[in-house]
Amino acid sequence: MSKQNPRQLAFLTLRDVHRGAFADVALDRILRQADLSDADRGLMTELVYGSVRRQRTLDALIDRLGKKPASKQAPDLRAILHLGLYQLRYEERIPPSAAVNTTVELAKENGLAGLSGFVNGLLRQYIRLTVKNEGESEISQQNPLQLSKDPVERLGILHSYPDWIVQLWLEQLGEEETELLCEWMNQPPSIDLRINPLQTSIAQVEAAMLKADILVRRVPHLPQALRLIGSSGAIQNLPGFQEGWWTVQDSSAQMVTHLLDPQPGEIVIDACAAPGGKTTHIVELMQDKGKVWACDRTSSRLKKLKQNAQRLSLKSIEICTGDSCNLPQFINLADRVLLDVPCSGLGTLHRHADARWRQTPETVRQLSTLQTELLNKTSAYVKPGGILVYSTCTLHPLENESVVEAFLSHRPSWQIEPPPSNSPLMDLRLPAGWIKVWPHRHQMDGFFMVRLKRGTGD
Ligand SMILES: C[S@@+](CC[C@H](N)C(=O)[O-])C[C@H]1O[C@@H](n2cnc3c(N)ncnc32)[C@H](O)[C@@H]1O
Repeated sequence: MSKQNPRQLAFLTLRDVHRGAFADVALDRILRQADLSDADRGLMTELVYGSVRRQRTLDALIDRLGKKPASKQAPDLRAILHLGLYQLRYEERIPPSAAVNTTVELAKENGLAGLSGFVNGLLRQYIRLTVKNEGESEISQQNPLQLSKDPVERLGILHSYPDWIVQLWLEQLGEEETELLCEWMNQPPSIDLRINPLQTSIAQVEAAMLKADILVRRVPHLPQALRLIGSSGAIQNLPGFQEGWWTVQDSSAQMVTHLLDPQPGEIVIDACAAPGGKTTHIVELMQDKGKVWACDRTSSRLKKLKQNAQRLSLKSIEICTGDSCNLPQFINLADRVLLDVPCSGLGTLHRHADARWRQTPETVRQLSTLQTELLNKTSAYVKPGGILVYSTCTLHPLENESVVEAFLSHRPSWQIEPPPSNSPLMDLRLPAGWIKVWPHRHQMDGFFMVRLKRGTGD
């Protein structure tokens, strides 16, 4: 088997991931050195991300079909079984016989020739249990899993999530909607563009895309958003990228800046700015008039922000590298502060295959402490009468509602402010005043955002 076999490269990537590498970093590293056709790159990417994402379901199948549970299998064998089972269960384009044969080959090529019979037997047993018999209307995908009635366990195993995430969503949504959300987060992510009105118009971008046979559609309520439909190839090759006509940014992230509603001539501090998706949106809405301080503690990410600002030809950004909790020069300075804090990303699990396995209740608690500190400290940069928008791309109340409620409980001069009066965001506002975007309801990334106003009294 050649080194340029996409399944072999997928196996090597999974091996790195099981040793602790981030899935996207490991995949990128191997893909950069690989000599693969576009189709094989696509297959390899799908096999890696799919196997990582569906890990719990695939392990449950190994538990059921193997003699030893998945956790006791040798790591390389487990990765190979994940690849084989993933293809059988989720890759309808691959004939089952091809999935089995190529997986058996993988075992042989990677020092597991003695176990190739076991691999073959386990995969063929899966096929036997799921095959459609004469007269049956559909393949029973659930049978080999023997699911429990307990909703946490059932949804966690069937859709491959840790129990604590399922529990968290069940508490907020109930079983039916949690299942929809679990399914939604296992779909391939969509790509949205945000048009730069200082360089072009949405109609001009639509026309350029149409000419290049790229399908797009507008996103209701978002004046500068276009969603790409179907495959579009490399983003940098799309019309208007070099010219700075647009930025890739999900629709829900675009909403955050509309909630901030920055005005030309103002001073705005973006306290967690890099890589600048929202900073550049702020500047566009201010027509590049005024000053936007882009603060972040990670200089490599700020480098990307500078590149983005350059490509979009935006001038009114000043970079500030360091801890945003400690910027005394900004006290009482800003008309508006955007605080788009680091978070557990539970609203964007579909974009990061391994995120659901990396986050834990403990990392969430640590993030909540950091978010609370950032909110307490950066609120002092808002001048009396000014606005602060707090946002996250997570769906965990400890990082959202709890942080905001604790802040308001000891800051009597601050209050929640409704979205700007003519804003479409009004429709999404919950009775408590904040906006929570649930992906399965709104077809965009999960987000939390709230607009806070500082009174003039202190
Ligand atoms: C969610 S990301 C920001 C994304 C950005 N707003 C955008 O739309 O492109 C959070 C950022 O907060 C930064 N960060 C975390 N703790 C910080 C701190 N104490 N001071 C400044 N930046 C911090 C991280 O480096 C990271 O870039």
